[in-house]
Amino acid sequence: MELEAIPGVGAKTAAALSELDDPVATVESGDVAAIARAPGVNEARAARIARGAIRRRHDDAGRVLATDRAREVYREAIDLLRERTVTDYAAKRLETFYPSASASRIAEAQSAAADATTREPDPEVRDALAGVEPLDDPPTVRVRDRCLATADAEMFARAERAVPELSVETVEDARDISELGRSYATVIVIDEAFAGLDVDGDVKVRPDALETPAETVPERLLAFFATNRERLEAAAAVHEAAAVAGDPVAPDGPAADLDHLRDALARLDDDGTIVGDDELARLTDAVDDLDAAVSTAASVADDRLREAIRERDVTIEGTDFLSLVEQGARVDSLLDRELADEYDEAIAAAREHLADALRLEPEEAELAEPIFDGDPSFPVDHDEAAVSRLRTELAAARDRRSARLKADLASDLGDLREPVEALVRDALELDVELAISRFARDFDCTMPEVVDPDADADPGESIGAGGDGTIDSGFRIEGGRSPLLDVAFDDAEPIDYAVSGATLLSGVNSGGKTSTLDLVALVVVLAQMGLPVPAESATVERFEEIHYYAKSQGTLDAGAFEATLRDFGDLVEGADGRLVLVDELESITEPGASAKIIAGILEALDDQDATAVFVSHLAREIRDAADFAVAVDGIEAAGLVDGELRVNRSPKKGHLARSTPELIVEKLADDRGGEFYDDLLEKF
Ligand SMILES: Nc1ncnc2c1ncn2[C@@H]1O[C@H](COP(=O)(O)OP(=O)(O)OP(=O)(O)O)[C@@H](O)[C@H]1O
Repeated sequence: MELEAIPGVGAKTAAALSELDDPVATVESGDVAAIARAPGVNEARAARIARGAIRRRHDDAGRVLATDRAREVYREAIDLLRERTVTDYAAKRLETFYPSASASRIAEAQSAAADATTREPDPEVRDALAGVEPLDDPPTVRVRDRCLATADAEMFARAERAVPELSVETVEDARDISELGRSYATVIVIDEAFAGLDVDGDVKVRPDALETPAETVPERLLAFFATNRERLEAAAAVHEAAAVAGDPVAPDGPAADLDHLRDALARLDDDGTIVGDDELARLTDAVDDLDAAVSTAASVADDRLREAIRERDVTIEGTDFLSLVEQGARVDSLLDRELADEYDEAIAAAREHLADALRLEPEEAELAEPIFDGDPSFPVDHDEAAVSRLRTELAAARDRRSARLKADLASDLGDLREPVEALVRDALELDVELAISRFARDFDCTMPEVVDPDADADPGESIGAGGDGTIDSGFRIEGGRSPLLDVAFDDAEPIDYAVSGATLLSGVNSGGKTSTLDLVALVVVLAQMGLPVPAESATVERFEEIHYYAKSQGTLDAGAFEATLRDFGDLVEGADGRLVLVDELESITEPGASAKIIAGILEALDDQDATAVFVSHLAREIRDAADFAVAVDGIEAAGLVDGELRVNRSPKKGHLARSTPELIVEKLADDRGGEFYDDLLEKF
């Protein structure tokens, strides 16, 4: 597949994505974190790309959300889900759920969501999730003590790409290689042709070096794990907390052995160096402390000698004395002759101090001996060249040890490299699942049935309309409660509503007509996203498009009115498979004209087998203006109690609800009586 075949992926994004290991598979996997590892692709964009790939896989080019208000309802649904995530990743990843008209996409999302809702949200897991983030690729570490060498131009280019951490050097022959050996501690020759090469120094011929980066540049893996330490520890904690809560993240346990991971991380410092190895620490300290230890060792010897000299009576022969006086001769010869044993002891003490202070091994101590080995002197002298030789030796041992430990740890971590990707991905996906589960629990959701509009072959799949028989289009919601209401969810009254075909929804002021449209839109949008809906049960047609028009703010001028009318003209063209929700369209123009226009639109929609709910206060007028039997539902007030409307929020099928003014006139007629009110009431 061409990356550019994915909706929304242009040449530039395709180029960025092609930097991924397996671009097509990654994009198709829908793994937002993995896609976001492409340069310049953030998680929000990655979510859009993943959504594009999903659309392509399901051959789902349609746009279900056809109006601003429909898109707004989708955003509100996504926000309700996003509020229930812990990680940024999950918040973005939820955007891969979109209302689809594809049966296979809806089924796929429903199956994922159904699994998700079996998750038990657990506070410990929630806390642990706070530290989880997608794994990061650390910047390339430059390693300067090692190089790759090749005589082949093609290999050179490949090596530079595969191992950007190391310099790649061109060589022609063994002499060049040996030359390199002087500038680099280790030279790795990658040409087969040099097999059997014998040059001094740490020179290896490794034709497989580019394929075994863990050995060639263990620093890469170490830097990766060091950079991601906190994320990995957090992911491990999530897996553990979930297991303790009895709801493991993955059925077969964590993708990586957590003890193994922790043990490996404990051996790694934040800068990618090795910690916790006594021998490496000893060698590192020995190199660092060498100068200081030599100087204290010399003081130890000096103290000893000073003590010895102080306690000794020295008899000096006249000739010696004379030569001392005449030539300003040093006392070294005297020291040698008179205090030879004491001097030897002082030197031994110095050597012992040095070996102790630096914790030298016997062979290193032997190497240290020449440091205090010169002609007797006071104060005791040391040999700087011998110090330098010891330093070189200790530093080489330190580097060898560190390289070996790095290679060991890298090979250990190499086994964990892929599993930790899955470990973190599973933890992040758990956050997505938990958000869906919380949403479903917080709003008492059920998984809706989304039926094929052409499913009349299977009567079991048809949507029953309020007990008036069965239909095979529209929607049916039972016990629906909208989380979008301006009242607390606990106070939302459940609504039953089913519509097939084009219907007017009448009702008292503030009866809940707009809220009913919102509920219908939300349920249908969620259902087509493949998610559970806030209702006791719901069955919806798989709509091709959702057109939801919010109440217009006042009368439109001629131009805007014409534009709106044109919109509806387009809307009624091929409206089959559409859900049309319209709130008080009458406010766009004067009531008489509005009633005629709405009647005409309803008629066209009804002819097209669209599903439509038009909220209107002009239901009676529209019905009169229509050339067909318009269905009218009504949100009925049970009456006025203490000046407040008591409303039955579920629309009554086939019922023109009495308006608020009618109710008030009726109340006055009842309360006060009299001709005036009775006549008024007659007029309704
Ligand atoms: N199902 C419900 N449960 C609880 N409260 C509700 C419900 N539906 C509506 N309400 C409350 O009634 C108020 C009015 O609802 P809504 O705006 O939907 O009525 P309306 O019939 O569209 O009003 P109008 O005729 O003025 O346009 C809402 O703000 C909400 O507080």
